[in-house]
Amino acid sequence: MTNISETPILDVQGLAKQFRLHAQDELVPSCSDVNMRAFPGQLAALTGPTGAGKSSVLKCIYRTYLPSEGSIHFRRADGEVVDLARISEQDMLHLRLSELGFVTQFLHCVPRRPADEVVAEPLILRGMALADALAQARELLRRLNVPERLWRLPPATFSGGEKQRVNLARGLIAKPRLLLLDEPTASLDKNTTGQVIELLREFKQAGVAMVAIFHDPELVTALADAEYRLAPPQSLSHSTPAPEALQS
Ligand SMILES: Nc1ncnc2c1ncn2[C@@H]1O[C@H](COP(=O)(O)OP(=O)(O)OP(=O)(O)O)[C@@H](O)[C@H]1O
Repeated sequence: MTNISETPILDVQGLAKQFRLHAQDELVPSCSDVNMRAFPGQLAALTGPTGAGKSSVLKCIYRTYLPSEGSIHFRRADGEVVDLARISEQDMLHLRLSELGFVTQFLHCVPRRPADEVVAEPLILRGMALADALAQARELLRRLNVPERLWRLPPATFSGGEKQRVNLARGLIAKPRLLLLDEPTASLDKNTTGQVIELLREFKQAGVAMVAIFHDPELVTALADAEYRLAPPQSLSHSTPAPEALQS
């Protein structure tokens, strides 16, 4: 019998992303030759120096960036394996709604919507009744130490740490099968960071697979089951051959 934890939910092979800077006629690499896997109930940490391409890897998995090379095999809930580097935009949007989550450092949301509705939205989009979704959102906001007086206010004027907690709650509420975390505790105090660690441990127990970038090495020690250290990508030569190269 196959042990479920030995079957990866995510298998990234030879992933690379380059950006073409048209003004300079140059290719800028943002990550190269990345190989990593993520398993249900485990957290894989992406580490490495600044500019090594950690955020770019998460953005490629979530298809905010379209990868230039490599494959990103994802095992869906129905057991089928799809390549996130190649599936259609529509299939990707569907997966984002149902199976993938991405918590970044920044909260992007519709203005003038109260915090509890911002958090509840992923559940509402999945068809949950508004009252039930709001109840779960408020429970999560309480756990993440967001003061009750803020729940019915739009987060636009919240402090950085308050916005971060609303953002985390929104990313965590739907318990995606694969959760991507880009420095989710960057502007949180020690107490709230402790709550986040506890929540992420619960997620692991519930079988959620995670790929995370943490600012703080203590979080890697506390939560990671595997660490993938990225080296900065090698810069690429000009996309247009130099005249002397053309002559030879
Ligand atoms: N949209 C983009 N256009 C051009 N270059 C980009 C883009 N996104 C990332 N890069 C470049 O790719 C490289 C890797 O960036 P990335 O943010 O992925 O690194 P990182 O390891 O997450 O860095 P940090 O730890 O500082 O957040 C950087 O040199 C960056 O300038």
